[in-house]
Amino acid sequence: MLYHVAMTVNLPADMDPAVAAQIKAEEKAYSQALQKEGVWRHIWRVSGLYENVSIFDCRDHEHLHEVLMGLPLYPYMDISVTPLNRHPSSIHPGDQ
Ligand SMILES: O=C(O)C[C@H]1C=CC(=O)O1
Repeated sequence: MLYHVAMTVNLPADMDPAVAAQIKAEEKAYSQALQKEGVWRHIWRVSGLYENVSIFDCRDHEHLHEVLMGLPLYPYMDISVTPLNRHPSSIHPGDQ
């Protein structure tokens, strides 16, 4: 199942920069491992914002929930999820 996920990161302004750097490094490794597995299909930066738009390919809602709850930046994120169906006009057979 495909999901459109928008994530906005709100790190506290007074967070120790070394702690922030560590969490961001953990987040990058977590994200890249999921991209290699094909679970995190796309990630795009929203221009000018500390926000991304992503497409996840998960088995079901529970799987997506586990993936999102495992994000190292999860405690500092606002996340919105939109489940996606294949569009009948799509010419891309992989869009499912
Ligand atoms: O930078 C972000 O958008 C937040 C997060 C998502 C993946 C990653 O590496 O960081």
